[in-house]
Formats: sequence, C-alpha cells, structure tokens
Amino acid sequence: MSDDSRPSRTELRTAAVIPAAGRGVRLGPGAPKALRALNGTPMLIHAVRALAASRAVSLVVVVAPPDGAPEVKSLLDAHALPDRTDFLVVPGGESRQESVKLGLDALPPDYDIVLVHDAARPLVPVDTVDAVIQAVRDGAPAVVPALPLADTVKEVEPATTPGDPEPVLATPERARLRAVQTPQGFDRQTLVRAHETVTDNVTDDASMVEQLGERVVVVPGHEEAFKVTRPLDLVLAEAVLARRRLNDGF
Ligand SMILES: Nc1ccn([C@@H]2O[C@H](COP(=O)(O)OP(=O)(O)OP(=O)(O)O)[C@@H](O)[C@H]2O)c(=O)n1
Ligand SMILES: C[C@](O)(CO)[C@H](O)COP(=O)(O)O
Repeated sequence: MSDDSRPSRTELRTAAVIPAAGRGVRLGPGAPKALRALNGTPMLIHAVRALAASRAVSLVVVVAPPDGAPEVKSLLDAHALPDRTDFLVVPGGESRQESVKLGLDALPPDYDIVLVHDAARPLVPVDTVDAVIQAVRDGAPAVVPALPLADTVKEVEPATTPGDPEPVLATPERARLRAVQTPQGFDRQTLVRAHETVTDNVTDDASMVEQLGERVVVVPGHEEAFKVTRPLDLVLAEAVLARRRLNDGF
C-alpha cells in the first residue's frame, strides 16, 4: 500500500470478464461458438487460459450462454487452470453488451481494473493482455489493442436489396484507421458508468466510453488476437496452435 493507504497504481487489482454467450451464427450450425473445440479443447478454455496467463489477472468472470452456466462451470472444473486465479460463471444475455453488463454486475467490490475479452479471441498472447493492463495502470480510463488495416476501406450506402451494387460515399485515410481487438481494459468505475449510461447498441465497450467523452487510447494489438468469426478462422486458429506446439518443441 502507498502512504495514504489507498492502493498505488501497480497494486490495483484486475479482473477479466469474458463474454461467451454468443451463438456463433456466422460460424455455421453447431454448439455455441465458445464451446466449440480448437485442437480438441473448447475455444472458451483457450480464452480463459490466455487471460489467466497474466499474473496481474486474479479473477476471471465467464459469461455463459443463458441456459449454459452449469455446463460451463463443469467445463472449467474439468480443465487445468492456474491456482492463483479465481473463476466465476454467470449466465449471459441477448446481446454482447447485455452479457458484458451481467459479467460486470457479478464483480466483487475489490477490483479496480476490468478487462473485457471475447471468448471468440482464444489465442491472444499474454504480452498483449499485459500491455493493456499496464496502460490502464498508467492512467488511461480505457485502452484498446488494435492493428493497422491491410485493406483499403470504403464507406458505402448499404444496399436495400442484398447483392445490389452499393454506391461508394468515401474512402477514409487508411493510415488513420485501426482494427480493434480485445481484451479492452478499463478503469472499473468508468466502464460501469458507460454501461449504465449508454443505451445504443454498440459493438465494443470502448465506444461506450467514447460516448461518455472520456479518453480512450490504443496500444499495439497482435495478429494472433484475431476473432474466430467465420469457418476459415477455425483453420487459421488451428494453424496458429500447431505453430506454437512446434515452437515449444512438443
Ligand atoms: N449475446 C451475446 C452475444 C455475443 N457474446 C460474446 O461476444 C463475443 C464477440 O461476439 P461475436 O464474435 O460476434 O460472437 P457471436 O455473437 O457468437 O457471433 P455471431 O454474430 O456470428 O452469432 C463472443 O465471445 C460471444 O460469445 C455474448 O457474450 N453474448
Ligand atoms: C469487441 C470486438 O471484438 C472488437 O473488434 C468486436 O467489435 C465484436 O463485434 P461482433 O459484432 O460481436 O463480432
């Protein structure tokens, strides 16, 4: 503890919320996406291990499919996970945003930094997790890992009939764009306020904090933190795992 008995920035405790309640419609028919296997191990277990690999993360809250909390609890019990980390499982909601809010509601009081990490990004390296935590400890209320884009991006007028040509409205300057990943890291109070205040449907937590007018910063993301969204992403994820096994020499 620092002299005035408040925790210093490095003593702030970090919890991770892992929304895992999605169906995975874009991945095609099958079990809920987080429960599907990557090299024989459920994607969710890979994601939980990736976050628990950070020594700073002492609690992981998994947000399970709405009727799947008992199954997810059994899954966590059946897999080796670090002893130093506590785990909680809560049922999720209809949207990612709702699921994250349910995870936040389950957090015990003594956590000051919260990471929100998609179960669908199972292979994020621990260095990326630690870089996000460090940036929050250094004082940023919201931190997003992100990568520059490889493709040029066009803003279009979306077609009303699928398959119709779409008029291009603009070409944003690519050098100023970033593709954002998770874990996104937050000062807990800021994230809770964002979830209490913002009612629009958004696709990431940081954009809710942007709507509060708070500072959001980007740190370097990692290629291996990609999101498993479509079937080809499963092929890539298994290839990354195979390369890791080769590099680890077993
Ligand atoms: N109601 C929901 C919807 C999504 N998620 C989680 O949010 C993360 C990112 O969402 P995405 O990859 O879009 O997953 P899905 O919503 O499952 O995918 P899809 O849109 O293809 O159904 C995933 O870990 C997913 O489980 C969630 O917890 N609760
Ligand atoms: C949070 C996220 O992973 C950042 O890229 C992404 O926005 C989730 O979006 P999705 O529509 O749930 O795939």
